[in-house]
Amino acid sequence: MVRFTNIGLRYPEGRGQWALSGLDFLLETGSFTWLLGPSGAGKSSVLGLMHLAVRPTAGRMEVLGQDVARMRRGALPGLRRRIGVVFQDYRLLPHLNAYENVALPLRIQGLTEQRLRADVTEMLRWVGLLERADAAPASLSGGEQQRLALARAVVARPALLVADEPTGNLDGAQARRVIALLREMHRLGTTVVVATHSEALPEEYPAPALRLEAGRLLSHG
Ligand SMILES: Nc1ncnc2c1ncn2[C@@H]1O[C@H](COP(=O)(O)OP(=O)(O)OP(=O)(O)O)[C@@H](O)[C@H]1O
Repeated sequence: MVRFTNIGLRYPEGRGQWALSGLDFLLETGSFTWLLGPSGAGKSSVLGLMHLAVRPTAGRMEVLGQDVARMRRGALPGLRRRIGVVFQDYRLLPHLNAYENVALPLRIQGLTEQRLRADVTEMLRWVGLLERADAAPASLSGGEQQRLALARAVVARPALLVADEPTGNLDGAQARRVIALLREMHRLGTTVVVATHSEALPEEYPAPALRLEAGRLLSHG
């Protein structure tokens, strides 16, 4: 569950401008939600708040049932580990191969090679990249890198998955493949939020949508 109550966000370097203001919404556990709006509307900012990269300037935010402002700072990493993120620019580690990129979140959790191998292999197979396990990210196509980023985001079985323009640089077939994977995560019970400026995707895959404009919520439904 994700609940925003009168959330406002002003970036320190934002010259006093509110990037987001007065946001109120509730996303139920296990829901799939589109986050829509033109460039600069605030989609990445909303996702940044949800995955705890940014703290709200105003309002109250609950993520996975936890009131983030009231949490001890020491408890934040534990909550963060339950959130998977697919970044707009993938953020794959260039010096690690595909397998190691996916293994990383599990290594950080202290899992041994023996314990993580089955999960990493399953994830690479799920996104259709098992044959490319040894490949460097730079040698993969845009669609393959996007799917690798998705495998890394979900390998630790997050309760919440947020994806920022996950089809932004992909052609129609690749985009549909990525959306099918995101929808499968939803079907398996994960709460999924997908930001896009595309109007076509939500038409093709109808689901509730948060519609933003200039940092404000236009509609939710
Ligand atoms: N780190 C930052 N510092 C200052 N201002 C920022 C920062 N990040 C975003 N902004 C501002 O916040 C507003 C919302 O930006 P945001 O990136 O969230 O929009 P977006 O809808 O995700 O856009 P896009 O589709 O282009 O990624 C914009 O006015 C932007 O300039």
